[in-house]
Amino acid sequence: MSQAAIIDGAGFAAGLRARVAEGVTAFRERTGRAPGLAVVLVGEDPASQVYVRSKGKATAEAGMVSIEHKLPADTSQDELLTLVRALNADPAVDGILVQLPLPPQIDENAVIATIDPDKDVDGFNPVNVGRLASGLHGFVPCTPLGCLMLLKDRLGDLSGLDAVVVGRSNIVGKPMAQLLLRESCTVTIAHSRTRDLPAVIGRADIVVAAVGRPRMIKGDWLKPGATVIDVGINRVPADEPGKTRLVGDVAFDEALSVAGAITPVPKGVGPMTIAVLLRNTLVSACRRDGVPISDGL
Ligand SMILES: Nc1nc(=O)c2c([nH]1)NC[C@@H]1CN(c3ccc(C(=O)N[C@@H](CCC(=O)O)C(=O)O)cc3)C=[N+]21
Repeated sequence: MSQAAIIDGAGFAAGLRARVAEGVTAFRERTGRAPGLAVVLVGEDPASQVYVRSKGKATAEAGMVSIEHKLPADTSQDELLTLVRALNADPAVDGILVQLPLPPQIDENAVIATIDPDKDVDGFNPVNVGRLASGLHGFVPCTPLGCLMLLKDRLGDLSGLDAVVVGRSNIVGKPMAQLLLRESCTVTIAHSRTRDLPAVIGRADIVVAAVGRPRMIKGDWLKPGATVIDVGINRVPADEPGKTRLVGDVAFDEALSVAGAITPVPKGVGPMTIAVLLRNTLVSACRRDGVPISDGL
């Protein structure tokens, strides 16, 4: 029986981070300053704290300045908007990331809309959403851009391939579909109301799974040889009582004997998200200071 190649997202991310670090060195020599990333965390959600800590560490390792703002869970929308406006105006800040989700008293859309589109390294501001849809330069959300990098590394030219994106979120599904369309794929967005999901997935050369349901996509739904990108990060009970582990949206063990290649969870898409965030921050700093952006980013 054939065995899928396992796509080394963590390894690719390490390479991208090394290229970003080189780009940061060149940027510092040219401008005398380091790119700055501001990360705003509201509240004490333990998972969010883990992500923010790993982002801060990765930012420093790339030679950039990490500016962390931790606000209490009862922060008002006005207070958060005031901070975002101050970061917009701060010349040392090239990228702004407000960790999502936000507490219920805060309107996420209002916060995202307030971030300067030219510092919006998450690519969530509607101006950047529109730029992506219109084929203009802007910031592309980190997770889908990371998925696209892995796909192009694996497959080269994606033109004409059938791609199915499972999930229609603003953060992953919709921008992923735009990126695949930009690469001239034939794109289908499937979601919870899709009829006969196995049949839709069975036509796809590329499957991007971003539904947030553990092991929902079964191995025998896949077209033999398909390339599978699993964006899901789901915590489930482990075999050992009382312990948990991370699994994706795809039944990985089943998919191994059908797919041509598949990303694992963990060490697949997740590390790419952080590496692309650093990449977007360097790109932002270069654009703001009129420094050319090097190849390989
Ligand atoms: N404004 C905003 N932008 C984000 O980009 C954003 C956010 N809010 N809120 C939370 C999510 C989540 N996220 C992850 C990044 C890296 C891993 C990652 O590296 N995961 C490791 C495993 C980590 C573990 O073991 O828990 C992996 O997949 O190998 C996961 C999740 C970014 N997010």
